[in-house]
Amino acid sequence: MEKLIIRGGNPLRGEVTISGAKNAALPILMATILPNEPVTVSNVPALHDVATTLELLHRLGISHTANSANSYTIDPTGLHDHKASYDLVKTMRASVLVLGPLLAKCGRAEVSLPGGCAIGARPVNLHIEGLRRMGADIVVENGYIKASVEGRLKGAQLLMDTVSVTGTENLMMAATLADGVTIIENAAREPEIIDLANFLNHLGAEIRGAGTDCIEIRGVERLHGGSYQVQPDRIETGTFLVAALATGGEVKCLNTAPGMLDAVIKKLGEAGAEVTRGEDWIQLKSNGRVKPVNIVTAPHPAFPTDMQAQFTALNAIAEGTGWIRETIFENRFMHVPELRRMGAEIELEGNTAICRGVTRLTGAEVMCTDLRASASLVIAGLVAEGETVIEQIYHIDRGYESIEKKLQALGANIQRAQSTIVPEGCDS
Ligand SMILES: CC(=O)N[C@H]1[C@@H](OP(=O)(O)OP(=O)(O)OC[C@H]2O[C@@H](n3ccc(=O)[nH]c3=O)[C@H](O)[C@@H]2O)O[C@H](CO)[C@@H](O)[C@@H]1O
Ligand SMILES: C=C(OP(=O)(O)O)C(=O)O
Repeated sequence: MEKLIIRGGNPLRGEVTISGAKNAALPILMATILPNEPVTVSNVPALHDVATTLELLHRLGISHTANSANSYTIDPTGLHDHKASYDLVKTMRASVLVLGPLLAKCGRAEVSLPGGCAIGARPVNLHIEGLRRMGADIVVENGYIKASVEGRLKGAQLLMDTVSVTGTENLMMAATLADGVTIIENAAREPEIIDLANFLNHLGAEIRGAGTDCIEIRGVERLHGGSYQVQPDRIETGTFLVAALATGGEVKCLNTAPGMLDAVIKKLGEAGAEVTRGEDWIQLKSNGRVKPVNIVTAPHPAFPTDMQAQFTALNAIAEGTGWIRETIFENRFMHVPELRRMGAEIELEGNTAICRGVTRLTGAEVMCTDLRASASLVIAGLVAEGETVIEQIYHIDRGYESIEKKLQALGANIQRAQSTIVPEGCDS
């Protein structure tokens, strides 16, 4: 086990290169089950979740060659198994994304139920319902989703009760090889859906409307190989911008995509930041004390739940009172008690965190509970007086590539060290 040790107080200054997006890379890697030829995927972030995905594919018979730390050639021709077992699925919820591709390609899939996690129950009923409507026979028994279909899945009209990102992705991947046309209504509009659709279309799929709430997929009989570059990580970008503002610094994020961050950039402006942007970069300059912001999380293009914890840390040091309402996950305020240990004044009223900004946070020993909660603790540690020790950082390594190295290059005093604390096994 490892921990991060931060001595706060240094304003972040300089340039940081943004990695490929975790939430785009994972579905794209899962989608390599679908083609009949090898595929090269680049700009893949070096993350724990990526290693888990490659291991999961390997166990199905799908081999990979690393061309570099961020590029893989994946060969699906050896696919011989259809089971994703609990020991891997429990460590990464996105594992459920094997369900649609495996069923479409092999006619069978057996995937462990991911179970609940720190931020909420996170059911997968919409994934199952959609596949059933496409003709799959699905039972849930002994903790596994067991799905099969006679011949090909059938195109269907699918209306999602709730907007679900991985639900939309699973159904879109399954529909790619289905017989006929599938329409997904009330589809998620996140940029990662567009990246997955672009990837599949590059391999010969016929998907239209990704990025809108209605996606049409005309099933094809086979997909071929190709090369594809994963889009930049909008949440990593947003996290560095918040860290720059919180520390009173000036940071330019390179290799990113400003158009995916409109809601976040708007809130950074309200918090007093001066933000400028080009085609593939965003620069943030702080303008004195942070102003409090009010935020409601909601599906894209509204404010992303994956940036909620980072803005909670920002409100903690703002000049005045701000509130944040979390509408996507029922338990995504696990960072609040930890931030309070550092001197933050935050009250929870139902799904709303009301924060009275303080003039200083103080270093403390704190514990990561999930991925973005961890990011908020890093931001708080960068601001706090004295030393902050952040434990259970395997959560942060799921989603941030070389976080301490990138922060060190911006002037932060942050070190990774060995810890004696035993992990509390939960995925996010
Ligand atoms: C790997 C990945 O891309 N993860 C992202 C994805 O997670 P994920 O795809 O798991 O999140 P969803 O969009 O599915 O969840 C949205 C809401 O729908 C509910 N729901 C979802 C599916 C279902 O079958 N039934 C149901 O009720 C969930 O409990 C939640 O309340 O989108 C989330 C919301 O933007 C992000 O926080 C995650 O970072
Ligand atoms: C919640 C997240 O990821 P996951 O869905 O993989 O748990 C996240 O990226 O913030």
